[in-house]
Amino acid sequence: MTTEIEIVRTVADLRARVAAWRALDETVAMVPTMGAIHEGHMSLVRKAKTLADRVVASIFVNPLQFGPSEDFEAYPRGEERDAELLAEAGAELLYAPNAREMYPDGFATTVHVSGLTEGLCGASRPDHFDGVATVVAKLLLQCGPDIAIFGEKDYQQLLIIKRLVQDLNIPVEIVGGAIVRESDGLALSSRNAYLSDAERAIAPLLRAAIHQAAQQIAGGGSAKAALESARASLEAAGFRVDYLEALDPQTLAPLPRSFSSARVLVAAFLGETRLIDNVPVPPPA
Ligand SMILES: Nc1ncnc2c1ncn2[C@@H]1O[C@H](COP(=O)(O)OP(=O)(O)OP(=O)(O)O)[C@@H](O)[C@H]1O
Ligand SMILES: CC(C)(CO)[C@@H](O)C(=O)[O-]
Ligand code: BAL
Repeated sequence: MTTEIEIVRTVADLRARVAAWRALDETVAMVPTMGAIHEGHMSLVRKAKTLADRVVASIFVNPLQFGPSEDFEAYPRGEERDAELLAEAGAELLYAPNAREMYPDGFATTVHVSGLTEGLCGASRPDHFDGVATVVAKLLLQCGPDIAIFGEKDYQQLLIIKRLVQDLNIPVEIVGGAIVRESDGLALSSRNAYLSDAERAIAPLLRAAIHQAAQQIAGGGSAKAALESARASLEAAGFRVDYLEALDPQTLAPLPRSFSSARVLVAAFLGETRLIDNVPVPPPA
């Protein structure tokens, strides 16, 4: 049985639907995505449904956040199936604007969050987070939700968006959603579809390596040694490591000599496919 979801494509229609809910005193949560919906996105919608009366999901493959040699054209698209999965998870409305609706002729504004955007994915994907911050600011202002949910899989993105709404006084609560993984530990990602069978067999090592590093750091081992060993095992398996770091989980600053919490974050290529993942360093037992 297919569940119904309404699709709107313009800011005016989106605002009209949200205003109708508001008139009934209903709360609204938003789950922005780029489509190719999987269980990770669906978990965010399910979480949104526990936090608000109505859930708006959006699908927009945002050209501004892709570099010139990245996979904007190849990025998987399939709205009909996506809409069914979002409805199944509990979303009532799908906002799927086209690029002209989002960026009409003459569009000239860029939102730049400094600091948090500089390292990790920001260092290897120049302009990526300007594209993310610009589109997320627009999506939140277009929809006006009470809550918006983003996955911890894109951990740096989540922190940047929290900073963005605080700095711009956008009246929305940003909530993180836990990473959903395959049974072998690989974080679900639309880009997993690019992996060959041989690469897919190696891919779970990404999470295994950072999990082991996090355990070693939690056990009092040196972060430097733990990361070196994780990097060596990833490279031996055929990954090309982009970054592999243990950082402060709020500021993404380097860890001081003594710290109470940390996050291990990694990006690595398998062939042409760039995978990211992260895990918390568990508190000492
Ligand atoms: N495995 C996952 N668990 C939880 N949230 C996820 C997961 N994968 C993606 N998300 C979240 O879903 C939202 C939309 O992400 P996006 O559409 O880019 O999906 P994706 O699968 O991460 O794709 P990509 O391959 O581009 O990273 C983001 O907030 C992202 O953090
Ligand atoms: C937040 C987002 C939908 C903005 O395009 C995208 O970066 C994503 O899917 O994580
Ligand atoms: N999930 C983040 C979107 C991107 O990689 O462009």
